[in-house]
Amino acid sequence: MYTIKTLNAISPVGLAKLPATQFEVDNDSPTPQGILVRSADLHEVPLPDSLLAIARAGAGTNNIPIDKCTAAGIVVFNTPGANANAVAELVVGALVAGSRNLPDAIAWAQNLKGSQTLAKDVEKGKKQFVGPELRGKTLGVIGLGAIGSRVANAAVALGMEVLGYDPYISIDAAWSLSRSVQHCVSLGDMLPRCDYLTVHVPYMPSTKHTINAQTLSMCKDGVRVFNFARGELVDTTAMLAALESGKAAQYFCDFPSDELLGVKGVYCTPHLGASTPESETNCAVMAATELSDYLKNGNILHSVNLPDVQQPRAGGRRICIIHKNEPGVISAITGILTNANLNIENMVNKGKKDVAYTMLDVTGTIADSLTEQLSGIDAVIRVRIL
Ligand SMILES: NC(=O)c1ccc[n+]([C@@H]2O[C@H](COP(=O)([O-])OP(=O)(O)OC[C@H]3O[C@@H](n4cnc5c(N)ncnc54)[C@H](O)[C@@H]3O)[C@@H](O)[C@H]2O)c1
Ligand SMILES: O=C(O)CC[C@@H](O)C(=O)O
Repeated sequence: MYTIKTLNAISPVGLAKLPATQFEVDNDSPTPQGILVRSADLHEVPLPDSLLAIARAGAGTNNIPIDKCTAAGIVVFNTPGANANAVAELVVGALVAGSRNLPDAIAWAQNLKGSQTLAKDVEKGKKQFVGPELRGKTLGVIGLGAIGSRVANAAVALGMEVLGYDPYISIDAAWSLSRSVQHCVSLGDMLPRCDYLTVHVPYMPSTKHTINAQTLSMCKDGVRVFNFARGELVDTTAMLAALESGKAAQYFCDFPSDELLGVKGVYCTPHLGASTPESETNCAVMAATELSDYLKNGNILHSVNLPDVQQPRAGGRRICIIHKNEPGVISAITGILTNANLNIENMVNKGKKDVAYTMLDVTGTIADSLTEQLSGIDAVIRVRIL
């Protein structure tokens, strides 16, 4: 029986992937083997020795201390693409809403309640909300992954000229991108041409303040900026100065902060990007499936800190070893298994940066001391025998 703790609301459709015969969902457990999380910040949360895996029902993993997890042999999963459609639709909605001044127009119309001259007020007042059509305008998309590529393709379909910047684009994303999206090799190549700019990169030290005073100064006057990725990707101080000077006309952001709220031209939504029933279900199902397959079978799919390794069970017992990615570990492992008179039916080893994963299906009698012997190899971080 595996104990799973959920932080944040996880869709019941996902939790149903963890049957009660094998999994117990106990949010008060001090010793869970698995955690299912959305946006809760785990950086300051103690990680118990019992913890084997954390599955993030979502894309961004900046709320999880990845290096600390790797050092402790905790596999961190995410759910790539599972909420991309939800975010992309919201960005398209925001492009239209921003351009046509919908938030201000709606708020203004609400205030007409009770007016005896409502129809006249509407016709007289509407001119203050005139805003441009998207068709024929230029959109810059920074980050062409699951979300950015969908936004770019949708904008092409709306008749926009679309510029894309992503030096690390995956082959899948590149294949899925409309041929009309123009490739920019630098932000300098893109920013001076954009009427609208949207950012879809993960937040990490290298992407902090991707939009800053310098990048904003390269933009067209009156640029409209959209950030449905992470608040930290935009330097708020620089953004507010750009709005004040007229360099930027609008800032749509899914990450409200005290400095942003109430400022003219700023429109904050409450981290709503992935908040659709479809996306919440997709993410929860994917996260629970990843967690279940790792806990039960040692298979790893969609991990952000360990290599993806999957094998059908080949009979006998399965030994799963997380270890440092350095020479001599495999021979040390196989040496111990040979001395233990175990036959290796199947074996796979993959490395990812400094860490590696070795999974072996063995037949023969496993002594109680085997875990301890394997754990005694200097480079070994965690051993599980399933
Ligand atoms: N608002 C929300 O609710 C919500 C929901 C989902 C995701 N997000 C955020 O959106 C981000 C992107 O999600 P995704 O599913 O598209 O992820 P993804 O991994 O599919 O795409 C990210 C893309 O960014 C690119 N990239 C990385 N560094 C870059 C850089 N310096 N310059 C340009 N491109 C760079 C990558 O090559 C990749 O193509 C997530 O990391 C998360 O922070 C927010
Ligand atoms: O769980 C959510 O609602 C938001 C998830 C989103 O920020 C993500 O990075 O996938």
